[in-house]
Amino acid sequence: MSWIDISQPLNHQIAGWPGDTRFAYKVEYSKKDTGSVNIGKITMSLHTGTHIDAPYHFDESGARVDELDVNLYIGPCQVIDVSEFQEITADLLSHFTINKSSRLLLKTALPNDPTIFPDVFPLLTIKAIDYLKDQGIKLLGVDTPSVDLPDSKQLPIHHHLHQSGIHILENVMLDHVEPGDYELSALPLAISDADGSPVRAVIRPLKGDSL
Ligand SMILES: N[C@@H](CC(=O)c1ccccc1NC=O)C(=O)O
Ligand SMILES: [Zn+2]
Ligand SMILES: [Zn+2]
Repeated sequence: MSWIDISQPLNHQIAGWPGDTRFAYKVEYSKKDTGSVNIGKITMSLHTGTHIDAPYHFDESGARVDELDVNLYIGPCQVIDVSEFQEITADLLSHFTINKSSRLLLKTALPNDPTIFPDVFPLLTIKAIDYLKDQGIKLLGVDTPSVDLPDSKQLPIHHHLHQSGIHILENVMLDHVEPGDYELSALPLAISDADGSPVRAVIRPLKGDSL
């Protein structure tokens, strides 16, 4: 089975956090200048597009990107469709059979348009996080720019996920994905000390007996 890209393309149209560093790419040294090669340069906030948060993003003493276990970001995952709901509660999640893959991607009601930064989007409740922890989830992926609302300063959902041992992947694109069991690869770059990293997130369907 082929891999399916669930990443937002990084280009000048991509929406960023209001006030944060926008994505830009340019050829800094052209083949004409160097006589041999084009050499590009990017500028961006690490929280642009499909990316992971290191705990240091919201916790001064939290782990940095290079301290995260790469095994978290590669392996079986499950996609569930919670797009009927504006709030993702434990009760709602309990109606799905969550498998033992420890990675969960939530397909929410937010349409996946990388050029729009939404004002509001569905959020998990604190009890829903406790439920996911009990289900053995270690990585949670969402198709929203954040797991907390954009104007939140306390970031209660980021913190509660972290306290529950659940790592965060944001801005995946799931509109073209059917719910089910997949293999995921969404590796952060090896950026020393960083608070987050863009990832190229891809999934491919797993056969029924591969979990
Ligand atoms: N928590 C968000 C990022 C975030 O909150 C943010 C990113 C850039 C500029 C400001 C931000 N939050 C501000 O209060 C995220 O995880 O991507
Ligand atoms: Zn982030
Ligand atoms: Zn975040």
